[in-house]
Amino acid sequence: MSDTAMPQQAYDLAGPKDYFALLKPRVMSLVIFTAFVGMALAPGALNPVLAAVSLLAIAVGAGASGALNMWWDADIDAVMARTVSRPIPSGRVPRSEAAAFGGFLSLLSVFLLALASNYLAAGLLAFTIFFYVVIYSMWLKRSTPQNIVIGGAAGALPPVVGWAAMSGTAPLEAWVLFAIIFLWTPPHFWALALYKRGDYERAGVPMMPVVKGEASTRKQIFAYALILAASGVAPFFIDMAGLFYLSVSAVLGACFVWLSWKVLRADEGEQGPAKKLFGFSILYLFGLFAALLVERLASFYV
Ligand code: HEM
Ligand SMILES: CC(C)=CCC/C(C)=C/CC/C(C)=C/COP(=O)(O)OP(=O)(O)O
Repeated sequence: MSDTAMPQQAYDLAGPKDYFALLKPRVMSLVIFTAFVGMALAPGALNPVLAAVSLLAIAVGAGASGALNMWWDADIDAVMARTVSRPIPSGRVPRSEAAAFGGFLSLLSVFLLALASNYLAAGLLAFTIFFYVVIYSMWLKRSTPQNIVIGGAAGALPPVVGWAAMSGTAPLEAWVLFAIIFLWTPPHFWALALYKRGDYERAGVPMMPVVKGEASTRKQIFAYALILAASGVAPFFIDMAGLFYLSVSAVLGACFVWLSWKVLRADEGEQGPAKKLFGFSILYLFGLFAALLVERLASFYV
């Protein structure tokens, strides 16, 4: 998208809060938490200061990718009610500055991670940023209703990055965490897309409910919920987690399937069940990763 496509603005009101908003702090806080859990579960002992710097680098990289996404998607954000007051469409930050800010922080985060941990982690971080910005934002988002299924790989990689930062490896266990987030992303996002469908229609973004309709989206949400609930308990069966995790993940998985069932059974246009599922999806992912973390911390004391 070119700068000329955006309305001319008087860019004199930008403050630190606007640059912070470019980092998508609310979404990225959970992303950073999953990376932290990946670090906590990995074997190996990285110096605590280097571990803290590594987590900071991942956080900066995640935020930077959000800024680059907002730079590229400024035209879409300007027509969606949910995003119209973001720093670029509201005219507080020029697009070129958001690009420079996101680009600079991306490079900084990858170099910082290479210095603090290892090249595998830095390479994975660079790939994650590339995947979200180039593969998802610049390509898939505007071209296919499978955009967030494939693009979801970017959001699923942070625990693998964290694991690699701590241990220099990316074994099966790290990829199980990846798989859980990967399978979680479609029901997480499509629940929201069901009640924000008008936004995406106006913006011409081919999200699933826009292209295939509500009924098909609801069925797909339910199918993903079943596979997600099954994969959510997988860490127990590969000896990565214990009975506490098994209980938490089984309960959370059952709730996820129940709420997705309500979405499936909802009437055309009924938004309540989808709103509940979207809210719960965040609690689900947080709860699952928190349970893994609690078990890991408890293992130091028991
Ligand atoms: C391609 C993948 C994803 C897509 C398309 C997506 C999409 C969205 C959208 C559109 C929102 C609403 C944001 C807003 O209100 O402005 C949202 C909220 C949220 N997402 Fe995702 N998401 C994805 C992956 C993730 C991942 C991987 C995580 C964390 C691990 C995550 C965590 C959250 C959280 C915590 C919120 C709530 C933010 C708030 O309360 O403002 N999302 N997501
Ligand atoms: C370490 C690292 C680089 C992490 C990145 C993780 C990542 C890719 C998270 C994606 C989450 C997200 C904000 C998706 C929004 O999709 P959207 O851009 O279509 O949503 P929008 O309409 O709110 O902009």
